[in-house]
Amino acid sequence: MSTAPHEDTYVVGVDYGTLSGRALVVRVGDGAELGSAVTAYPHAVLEETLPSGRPLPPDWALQVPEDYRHVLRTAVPAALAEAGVDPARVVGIATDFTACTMVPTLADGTPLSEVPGLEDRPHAYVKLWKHHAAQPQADRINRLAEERGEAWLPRYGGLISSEWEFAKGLQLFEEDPELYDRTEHWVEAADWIVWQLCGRYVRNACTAGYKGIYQDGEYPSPAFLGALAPGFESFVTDKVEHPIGELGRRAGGLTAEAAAWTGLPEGIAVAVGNVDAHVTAPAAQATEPGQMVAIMGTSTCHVMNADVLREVPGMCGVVDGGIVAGRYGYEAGQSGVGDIFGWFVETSVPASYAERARAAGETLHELLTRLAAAQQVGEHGLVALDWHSGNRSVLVDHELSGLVVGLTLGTRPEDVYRALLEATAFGTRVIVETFRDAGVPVEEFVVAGGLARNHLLMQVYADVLRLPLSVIGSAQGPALGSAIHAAVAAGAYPDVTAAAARMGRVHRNAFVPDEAAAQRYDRLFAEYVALHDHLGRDSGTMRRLRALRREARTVDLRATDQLEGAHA
Ligand SMILES: Nc1ncnc2c1ncn2[C@@H]1O[C@H](COP(=O)(O)OP(=O)(O)O)[C@@H](O)[C@H]1O
Ligand SMILES: O=C(CO)[C@@H](O)[C@@H](O)COP(=O)(O)O
Repeated sequence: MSTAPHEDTYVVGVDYGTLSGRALVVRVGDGAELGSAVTAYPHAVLEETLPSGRPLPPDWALQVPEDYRHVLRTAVPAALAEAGVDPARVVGIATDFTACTMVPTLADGTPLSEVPGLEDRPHAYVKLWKHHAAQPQADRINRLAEERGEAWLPRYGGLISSEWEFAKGLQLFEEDPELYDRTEHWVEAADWIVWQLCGRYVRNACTAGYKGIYQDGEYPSPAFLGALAPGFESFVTDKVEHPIGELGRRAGGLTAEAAAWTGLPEGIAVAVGNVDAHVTAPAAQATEPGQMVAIMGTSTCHVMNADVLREVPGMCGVVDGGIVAGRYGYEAGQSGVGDIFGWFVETSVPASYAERARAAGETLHELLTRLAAAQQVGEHGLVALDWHSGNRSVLVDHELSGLVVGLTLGTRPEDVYRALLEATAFGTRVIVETFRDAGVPVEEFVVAGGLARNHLLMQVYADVLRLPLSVIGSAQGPALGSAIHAAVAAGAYPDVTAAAARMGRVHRNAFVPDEAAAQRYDRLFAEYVALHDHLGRDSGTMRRLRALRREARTVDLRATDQLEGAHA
């Protein structure tokens, strides 16, 4: 008897998140998830010090590239073992990564932090997406681009983020010129890991477009870069420019070394790199215009396809083929979402709550959510701003910070927790309305990511947005999205959309808006918008506070021996 196509062939998707990497073994024929494993990065995120103990300035967030290889050596074999499939039946592997996460490398891909003698140099390390110390550079890029009327600026909603490739690159150039000179490639981690797997450096179309200011086949000109900083004019030609690979294409074959790390067969397809957010849209079968996918975890990314090219103020970007080939892919985002809830739980909840949660067998998030869910809309008397990690869309300003208004001596932790959940929904509504007003309407809101498990949060979003909420049918959306790309790269499907139709899944209309709650939220949202515009656009208070903090915590970034020399 003949078997259905791909019944006994498999692919591996690996999702590189902020704190861990997750490998998933998936059946090519129907997307069944057969085994998975997660490896936490041993160094997590370096925010206070380097591994040597050397202190870092405020707003830095670095990573250690060896942690990414460690995921290949541990999570992939563990996922294969759990799946119980014969590794010889695996035909491809694909990865997705946080972005914009940047690795400075030598010509052969060796990260500078692995070059002997550079271990103690902060700028030698990977700059994680949430490294927010390049805001002064981003401000200058934005001012100059506007003055010169650079054609690419509207494709980024009028503002380039401090998180993206050029702001981070300029920071490296200005703060550690010696390391800038030694950097031969300024590589997205999404592409670096593919380079580790197949031995070839291919720059993926997604990060090049959204994070690398690559539009219509061109980067910002040498004249622009030179006007930004003398000496920076050759940044693109020297360090950034590289052949681009379309999403879902094969970047190369798995090397013998990577085959030994992972336990997978040498030579299988390795897909072009991709971003954790964008790769998730096909996994949720949401690649049609009007379907906005929100990948809600530590942060939220919003991605949506459209057939029209529009300028959406404050979006992260619009890229032709940025999500799937043949459509304009739009991206917006909120830099802090689950991170804000996590911060609150870790820093602002009394021990008595931790005891209650323990007694009830709940996490603190679950306890606070249960208590908050018992309230009427508006009962806590609070409204908050969700900018604890800055504002990515639509203000594009990482000097902004969080705020809770309405606190009294009667305010309880569950009240503030609920206000923070709501604030992130209001932040999303600002994004959705900005898209609508720019001629790119959102008709369905599709949630993927870890926060979908919080049903109060999901209902708040449905009510605040007045939109039906669909939820991806996989707990590992990005890894499934990568598996879909692996299947396409291996030739099992003609394109990503065809693979998604067989391998993706979604629960449509899992949460629907409640009109009475929506009306109450309209009133709270009006207060949110008033604060948003005053503190985000008009008042300089938050920026001045940030400047004071920087002044008080200045750290010298030069090499320790130079510092010692200077102090001697
Ligand atoms: N029940 C919950 N409700 C709301 N937030 C939660 C809950 N449990 C964990 N979190 C937050 O969710 C975030 C983790 O989301 P997740 O999607 O698992 O991670 P990542 O974004 O790294 O992939 C953390 O920031 C954590 O504070
Ligand atoms: O910015 C992007 C994608 O463009 C994300 O990689 C970044 O926000 C990190 O996402 P996570 O919160 O780790 O899922």
